[in-house]
Amino acid sequence: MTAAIVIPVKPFDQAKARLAPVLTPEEREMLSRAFFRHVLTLATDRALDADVIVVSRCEQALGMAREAGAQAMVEQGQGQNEALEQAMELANGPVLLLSSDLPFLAMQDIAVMLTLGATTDLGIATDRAKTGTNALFLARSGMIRTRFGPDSRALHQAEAEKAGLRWTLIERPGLAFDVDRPEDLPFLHNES
Ligand SMILES: Nc1nc2c(ncn2[C@@H]2O[C@H](COP(=O)(O)OP(=O)(O)OP(=O)(O)O)[C@@H](O)[C@H]2O)c(=O)[nH]1
Ligand SMILES: O=C(O)[C@H](O)COP(=O)(O)O
Repeated sequence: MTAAIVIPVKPFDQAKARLAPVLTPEEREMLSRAFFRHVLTLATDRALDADVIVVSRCEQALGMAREAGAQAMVEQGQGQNEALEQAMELANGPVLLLSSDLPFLAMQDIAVMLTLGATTDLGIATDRAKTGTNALFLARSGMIRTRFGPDSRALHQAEAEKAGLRWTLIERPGLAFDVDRPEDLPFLHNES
């Protein structure tokens, strides 16, 4: 069954709030847009053969999604988890929930996540601190409640265990490196 990739996108002019001490609003907006463009380009590559759903209340992000051939879903609720729940209602097979702020994400990272269904129910791709979740694979859409936010890696594991599901922790640099705090920015500079 064709997998769905869901990308939640916070409005570009509100995202990356934690970088406010070091970047101007214009810089944060540009960065968020560039990160999303990168993730969207990879996710919509025909080689992956996935249905891509972008869920956002940001008109610009939804327009970019449509242009790339993805489905643009207008977010009704508030926040990342509600947006993901809304989008998952459209899918009934395997689904990959993918953050939009992964500058080093590669095709292979997405491909690996999409094959997890052969061996596990839930694939939790954690961040560098190993406390967060930057991508979450579910063998069946909606099989757990998503718990994105602080300590989401442990919370996703707990949700899987509560439901008697198998889970696998994924640690890959392209999926682990998100940009949240000012101390993340030098890495971006060094690698680009
Ligand atoms: N649709 C939607 N996506 C969100 C929302 N909040 C966060 N996201 C997305 O969820 C993923 C992880 O978000 P965060 O790491 O919290 O990033 P952020 O919100 O840009 O950063 P901060 O503003 O500093 O918290 C990214 O893809 C965001 O675009 C939201 O309210 N709605
Ligand atoms: O790790 C997570 O669950 C998401 O990236 C959002 O969490 P954060 O807002 O703490 O980065």
